[in-house]
Amino acid sequence: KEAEQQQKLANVVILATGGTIAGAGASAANSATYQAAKVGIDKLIAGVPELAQLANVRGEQVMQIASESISNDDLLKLGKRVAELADSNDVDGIVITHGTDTLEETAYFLNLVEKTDKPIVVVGSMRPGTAMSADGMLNLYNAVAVASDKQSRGKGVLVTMNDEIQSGRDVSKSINIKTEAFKSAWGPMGMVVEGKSYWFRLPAKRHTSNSEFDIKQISSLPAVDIAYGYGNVTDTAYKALAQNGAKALIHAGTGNGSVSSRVVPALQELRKNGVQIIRSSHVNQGGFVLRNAEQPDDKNDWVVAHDLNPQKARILAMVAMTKTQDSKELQRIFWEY
Ligand SMILES: NC(=O)C[C@H](N)C(=O)O
Repeated sequence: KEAEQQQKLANVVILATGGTIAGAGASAANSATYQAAKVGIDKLIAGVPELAQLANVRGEQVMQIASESISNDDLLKLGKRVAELADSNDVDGIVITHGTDTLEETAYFLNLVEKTDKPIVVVGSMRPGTAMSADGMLNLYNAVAVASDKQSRGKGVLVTMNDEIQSGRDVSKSINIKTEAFKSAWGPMGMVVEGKSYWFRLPAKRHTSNSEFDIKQISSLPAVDIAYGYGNVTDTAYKALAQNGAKALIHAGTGNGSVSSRVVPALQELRKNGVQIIRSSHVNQGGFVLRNAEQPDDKNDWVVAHDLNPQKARILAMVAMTKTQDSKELQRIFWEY
């Protein structure tokens, strides 16, 4: 009977990378003061025995770090392992436990480069497991529920936090002190309640199986850096980043990706020297940069990131530049993904 039950359940692999969901604090009152990336995946799984009712779950520790320290090499390593698992016949879904600080970047990266329809769900927590009202257990339970659900197939990389199912492309950490931390300007795709998913919308942008990018063909990512726009800004950071080897600069601009008159000449010069200039907006949860508004992008040969925030624009620029150095192609990619 037990074997029959196991056969019916989906096979879900949990890839653990660290973060607060694997964190531990000194006391139950420590919801914000703790060390991330302390608890191993086997212990995390053992802490939620209810997972066994949702799926045949096994875990793998891919790395054990706080997500603010994730490097491009880590992204590639994780992406390649996800692809191997997605290719194997005995895996139906993949969950990635991750720190929340760069969770949105990893989720978007995987959304661009994994050629599969199998559910890939990235999940974290805002409080360590040792804290009162820790959110990791339920977030993980929800992630496994969504990863084992056939309805989740073909919807791109998903994020389950605070009972919501979010698109890995759109979602962003919007507050760092509440469990209701992950928001998308365009709303969640669904809800997960008591292990069951309820869907409301689909992503309109290209992703996973329908993407032109494939992790198996990517062995390194080009240097792309971000510089911030603010009152009284100078061009120092932009020039320094380019001098240090950046192939593209993401301008984390004010408003509609606007650029200070003190910075414009440096960016025009850098573009002439081959550096791609990508205008994004640091407006929280609603940056929306339009081409040739605020700046003459056609004349400057710059690219706009549209609704992608600076950190997501960096991910897309890196992935796109593994294939093209042409600014028009880059702009096409920024509209499509
Ligand atoms: N809530 C978290 O996971 C934050 C932590 N600094 C991390 O990203 O690893």
